[in-house]
Parts: sequence; structure tokens; C-alpha cells
Amino acid sequence: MIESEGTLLLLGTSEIKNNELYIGGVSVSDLKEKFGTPLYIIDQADLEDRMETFVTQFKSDQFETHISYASKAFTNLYMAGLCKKHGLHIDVVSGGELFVALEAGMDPAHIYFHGNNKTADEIEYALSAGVGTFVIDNIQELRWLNQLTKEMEKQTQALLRINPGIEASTHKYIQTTTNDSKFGISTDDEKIHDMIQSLIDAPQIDFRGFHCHVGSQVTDEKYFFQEAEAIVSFTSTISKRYDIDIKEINLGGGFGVQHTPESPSIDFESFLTRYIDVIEATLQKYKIKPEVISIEPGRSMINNSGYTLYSVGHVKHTLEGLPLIFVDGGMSDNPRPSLYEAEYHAYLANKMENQVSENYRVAGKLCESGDVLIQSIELPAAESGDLLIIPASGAYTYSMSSNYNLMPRPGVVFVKEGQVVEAVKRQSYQDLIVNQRHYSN
Ligand SMILES: Cc1ncc(COP(=O)(O)O)c(C=O)c1O
Ligand SMILES: N[C@@H](CCCC[NH3+])C(=O)O
Repeated sequence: MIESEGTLLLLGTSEIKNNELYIGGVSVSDLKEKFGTPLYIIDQADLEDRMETFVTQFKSDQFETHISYASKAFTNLYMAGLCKKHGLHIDVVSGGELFVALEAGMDPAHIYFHGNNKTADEIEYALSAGVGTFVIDNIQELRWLNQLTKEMEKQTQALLRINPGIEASTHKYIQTTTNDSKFGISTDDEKIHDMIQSLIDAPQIDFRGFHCHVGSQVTDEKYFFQEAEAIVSFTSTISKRYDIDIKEINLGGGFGVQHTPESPSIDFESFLTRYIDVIEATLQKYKIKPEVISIEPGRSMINNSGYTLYSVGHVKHTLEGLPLIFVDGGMSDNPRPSLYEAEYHAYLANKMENQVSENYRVAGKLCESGDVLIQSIELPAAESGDLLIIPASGAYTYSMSSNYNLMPRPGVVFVKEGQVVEAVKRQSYQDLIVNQRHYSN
């Protein structure tokens, strides 16, 4: 739940005590002392509340619902364990994400395997692990799956990823259903019929239905409703033409989140029930009765429970432009501002109630002029040693972090009711050369 008042964006369990930010009952300066910075901090109670909101609000008495967490947004053993605990399914797009889900004890039957270029090795791995559903992207992948299921004598379920041509308004790098999209197959592409026929004919593949995903960080709800109409109408046409029952429709994810006090947001409690109403009405309109409707929230599940904590190093005044606050991370732990011009908010976590005094830029320490996390933000007077925290930064930050400039990747802690779990340890310098010691010279 977001409370934004003026420039304050207090998320989840965060609170201010003695001029300092506390998350999950833990002071961020204690976290810095114990785990160093940069550090990803996850408000576990807030995250678990949201998991429950999705599970309880996206429910219908007309069909089963699956909440399949898109693990690309943020995953690790602890996170996947929470998904399992709350009865979520999980969406993986690589052998690596699959491995983490399995290691965390996810039921393989609850895993959806996505990806536009699954390798033969990955398909083999997923089949031997008993992954529940393959989401098929293209004809070549379908041929490989067909062949491997026969050779390995395995059965599997499949959905076909389709693009109904809806161009949801979002950054162009994260649109996914345009006609030139690299994902899925357009419903206007005649080759889709070869794929559907092959899926129907494949003896070891149970063709269950269709998948679609309109894009990511979409805050205008109408696109999700348009997508439901498009996929259900297509399903109805196909069902009649091939005389088959479609058992599952997967509507993907993409639900947008609020990063700053000014940006638009979706109220998930109410959106999810309205979404169910629209889906039920659309199914009735087209006389389709799938057994399962699934969605794949990634960002919307994790983003607003995640914070990135930095230490301020130097503060620099240049001849032109806003003064710069330099933090001890940057595009290596959050590439989103440089990649998508994403906007974020920040606080000086040790000066929460100090008077705001100046407009700053917040820049990282990477060797790139574009390594600016925030272009303009009003903050109290900043000095070395301050703690700068970026709220609403849980999605696609840790998961997209890199070792650029050989920056060790930050650790991840989950905080709840005064307790801290170090889910991922900060990388050490030794970790940076761990794969380089195998030869002798
Ligand atoms: C197929 C699919 N499902 C789910 C997601 C998750 O999207 P988001 O994190 O925006 O919910 C993505 C990413 O855009 C995706 O490609
Ligand atoms: N990485 C993107 C989202 C990609 C969604 C996956 N298809 C982001 O940070 O917004």
C-alpha cells in the first residue's frame, strides 16, 4: 500500500523513527553496518501481503486461477521459496531460472517455461525435470520439443504464445506484442495455423491453449481488458475451426507500478477483481469455458517491496547542471535509468525529517556519463557518509545487475518484524575471479 504525501512515498512497513528510515522493523543504518552498501532490502511482510492479494483477489468460481510469478523480475532461492509457500506458480525463461526454482523446491508441475530461444539442452533439462508447461514461441522450438518428447518418452503440456497486435503504451524496449515483436507469433500470421495443427498432432504434447503478454510497466488498465477480449475471441475462432477444447488461457503480466510520488499506479486490490469480472464477461460473450486462467505478475509483485540502499561518497558541484550526489553503486545494480530512462525517488535515510534544501542529481560510480540514477530530486543537504535509499526498486534491478567495472554484485536481505535474512551474500573480490583460477601459468 502506498501512502504518498507531498514528496513522501512511504511503502509497506517502512516508518520513520529518530529521523531514520526503518523497514520491517529494522533500521537501515543497522543494515548498512552489518551488510555494507549497496544493498537490496526486501520488505518481506509487504511482499507476502501482495502475494496473498494476488492469490485471493484473482479468483473465480468459473475457472481455476494460477498466479505465475515472473521470476525474471527478481529471483533467488529465498524468493522462490516464498512463491512456493504462498501457492504461486512460477514463470522461468532460462535454464538458470529453472534451476533456482527447482532448487527452491517448487513443484515442477507448477513451472511455466518461457523464452523465444530455448536451447535443445534447456528443453531436455526441463523435460527431465518434469516442468509442467512449455510456452511455445516458434515453429523450430515446437519441432525440437516434439522430437525430444518422443526420444525421451516424456509427456508435456504446452501453450502457444500469440501476439494479437495490441500496442500497450510503455517504453518501446518493453513492448512485446507489436507485429515485429521477437516474441510469439502474430494472430494475423498464416503460419500460426501450421503451428496449431502441429501442436494438435503432437502425440506427446497436450496442447492446452494460448498465452499473450501485452508488455511491461503498463499502467493503463484498458490494455489488459483489450488483451482479454483479443485472446478470448481468437480462442473461440480456433476452438470452432479445429473442433478442440481450449483448457487454459494465460494473460501474461505487465501490470505497472509507481516509482515516484507523481507517477501513475494501479490499485491491485480493486484492479484484480475488476479484471476477473472482465474475463468472466468476455468468456461468456464468446461462449468459451477454459479450466484455467493464469496471469504472470513480475514487477507488480516485487517492485514496491524492494529498496536499494547506498552510501554517499562525494558531493560535487559542476559548472553547469544540478549538483551531483555520488553513491557507491549505480548502473551495475540498477541499469533501468540508463536503459529505459526510468525515474526513481530517493531519500537520505538518515535525515528523513530534515528540511529539503537542494535539487540534486544522483549518480553512480561507474565509468559512464549515463550512469545517473536520478536526474533531479529535492533532498536535505547531502554529505559524505549519508545513506541514500531508493524505494520501489525491487524489480529488474538485482536481476539485471552486472559486474561492469568489476563491481561486486550487492547482497539481498529480507526484513520482517525486526528479523533479517541474508538471502544473497554480497559478492567478494574473490568471487570475481572464481572462474579464472582453473589454469596455471
Ligand atoms: C511472458 C512474460 N510474462 C510475464 C512478464 C512479466 O512482466 P512484468 O514484470 O511486467 O509483470 C514478462 C516480461 O515482460 C513476460 O515477457
Ligand atoms: N527489464 C525490463 C522489463 C522486461 C520485461 C520482460 N519481458 C524492465 O526493467 O522494465
